[in-house]
Amino acid sequence: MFCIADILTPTQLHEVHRLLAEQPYHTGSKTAGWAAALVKNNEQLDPGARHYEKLQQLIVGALAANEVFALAAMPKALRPILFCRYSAGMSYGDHVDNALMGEEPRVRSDLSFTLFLSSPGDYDGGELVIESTQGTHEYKLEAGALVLYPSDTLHRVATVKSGVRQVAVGWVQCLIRDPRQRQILFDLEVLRRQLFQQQGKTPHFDSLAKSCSNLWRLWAEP
Ligand SMILES: O=C(O)CCC(=O)C(=O)O
Ligand SMILES: [Fe+2]
Repeated sequence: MFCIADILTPTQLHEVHRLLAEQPYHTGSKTAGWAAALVKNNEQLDPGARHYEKLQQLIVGALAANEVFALAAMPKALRPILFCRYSAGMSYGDHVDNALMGEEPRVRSDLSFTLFLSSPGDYDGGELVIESTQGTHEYKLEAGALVLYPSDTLHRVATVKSGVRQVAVGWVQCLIRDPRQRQILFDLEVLRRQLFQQQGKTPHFDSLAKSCSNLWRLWAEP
C-alpha cells in the first residue's frame, strides 16, 4: 500500500473540476462485475461526456510524469480512468476488483488506485477501507493525492454521510507481476539513485546498476 501526495497540482485539480462540472454521469454499477454490482452505489462520468478524453489525458499525463508512481507501480498497461462521484448515502460495499479487465488484449489488474479529487473537508464518511493480511486500513487523502493498493484485496468505500466525494480510480498491470520482486526492485532503484546523488557514477554505482538491470531482465513481462 502506497500513498503518493501531489499527483495533481492545484492548477490541474482546478482544471479537472472545471471539466467535470455539469457533465453527464450514470450509475456506476455498469462497470462492475456481477457480484460487485450488487454493492456498488455510486455514479460515474459517462465515457461519451464531452471532456472525457481531455480528462483521461490529464490524469494519465500526471501519472506518467510522477517518478514515485512509475517506480511503485511499474506500469505495463493502464485501464481507462473512471471518474466516480459519491453523494450523501452512496457507498461501495466489500468487493474484489475483476482480475481481467476490458477487451482483448485484456489488462490484468495487479494494482488499483484511487486519486482523491475532493478535499477531506468536502464530505463526511467515504473512507476507502482496505482489508489486508496486516489489518484494515482506511484512506481519506488530500485532494490530488493517490493511494495505490494490491488489486487482490477486499475493499470498500464507506457511506458518504454528507457532501460529495469525487475520485478518479484506475488499475495497473505491472511490468513485474510478483509484489516481492517489485519491492526488491523498488528498494534497489531507490538505492541506485541515492548512490548516484551522493557519489556520482562510481564503479560501485555501475556494479549496482548492472544488477538492477539484470533483475529487470530476469523478471519483467514487457
Ligand atoms: O472509490 C474508490 O475509492 C474505490 C472504488 C473501487 O473500489 C472500485 O471502483 O473498484
Ligand atoms: Fe474496487
